[in-house]
Amino acid sequence: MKNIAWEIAGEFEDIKYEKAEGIAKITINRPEVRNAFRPLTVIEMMRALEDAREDHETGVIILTGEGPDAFCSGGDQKVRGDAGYLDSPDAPQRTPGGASVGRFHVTDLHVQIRRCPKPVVAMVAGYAVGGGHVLHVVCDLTIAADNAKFGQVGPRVGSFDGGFGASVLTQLVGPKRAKEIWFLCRMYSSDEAYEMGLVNKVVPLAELETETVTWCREMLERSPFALRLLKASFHAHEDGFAGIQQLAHDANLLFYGSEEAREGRDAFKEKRSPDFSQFPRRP
Ligand SMILES: CC(C)(COP(=O)(O)OP(=O)(O)OC[C@H]1O[C@@H](n2cnc3c(N)ncnc32)[C@H](O)[C@@H]1OP(=O)(O)O)[C@@H](O)C(=O)NCCC(=O)NCCSC(=O)c1cc(O)c2ccccc2c1O
Repeated sequence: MKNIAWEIAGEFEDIKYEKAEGIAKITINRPEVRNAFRPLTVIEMMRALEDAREDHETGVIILTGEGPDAFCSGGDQKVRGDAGYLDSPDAPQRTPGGASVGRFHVTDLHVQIRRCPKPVVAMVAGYAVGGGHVLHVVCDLTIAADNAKFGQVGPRVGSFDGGFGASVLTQLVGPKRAKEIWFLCRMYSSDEAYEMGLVNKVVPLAELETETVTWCREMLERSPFALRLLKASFHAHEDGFAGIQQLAHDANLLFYGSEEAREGRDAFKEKRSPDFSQFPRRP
């Protein structure tokens, strides 16, 4: 298997952002706190994800954490305020966008991952706990190292995620298991996570990136628009009106390329009545 040569794709403080071969890799780079995210971390992840979405060369995105010990340990408890997360107690004005006023920046990141028309793959080594567990849950696929540990800790540390952290988790493992994960706050091994349908594949830690890149390369060989429509289709029901809207607008994107839609546009521009009689009324 050919090694991948990552190139730096942007300068950030809390994350590393790299690209190679049509794959973008976003790495939470705070191993000293088990890759917990603070507001700045999430803001940077959103910027990188937006770049990867807009980049025509990029077809798949990997989300991961630096080092072997953690994918992500969730919200940074050391900057947790009484109404969400702040930037840091000693530098409250630092992040543009008002992180001096606590809120849950990660809410928007979850939606962005779900909305992203390109597959997002979680590459998990070590702990994926709390909001870090929810992060891998909202990704489309998860490749786990054999040292990975999965779990929710909310009811142990005074938090809970009743958003995608509950609904999408339930879709993955079923309601009884999802409630067990949340109510008991146990940790699960990568093999247990695989058995539950939480992850797609478990590999030895040393093979984690190679395996993940293999999956990404395989997806890059597939039709990008088919992948886009599939992702939107999977989410259409789960995400309600917003999910249907995305799928419907993707249908419109295809319709715009048809002779029938072009006739409407051209007739308007040429100040004539459109002639739709030339198009079949499909049974
Ligand atoms: C992750 C652990 C199980 C790892 O245990 P381990 O024994 O390997 O390591 P240490 O415990 O010694 O940790 C090393 C070092 O890292 C610091 N650290 C670890 N996790 C965090 C964290 N989340 N925030 C801040 N710092 C962290 C730890 O303090 C050590 O540093 P020292 O300097 O003190 O030595 C274990 O660490 C663990 O259980 N961590 C806490 C996990 C946690 O509580 N996560 C937050 C849950 S709540 C959450 O994530 C959340 C976020 C949101 O934005 C939400 C938004 C909307 C709804 C819900 C949300 C939500 O629930």
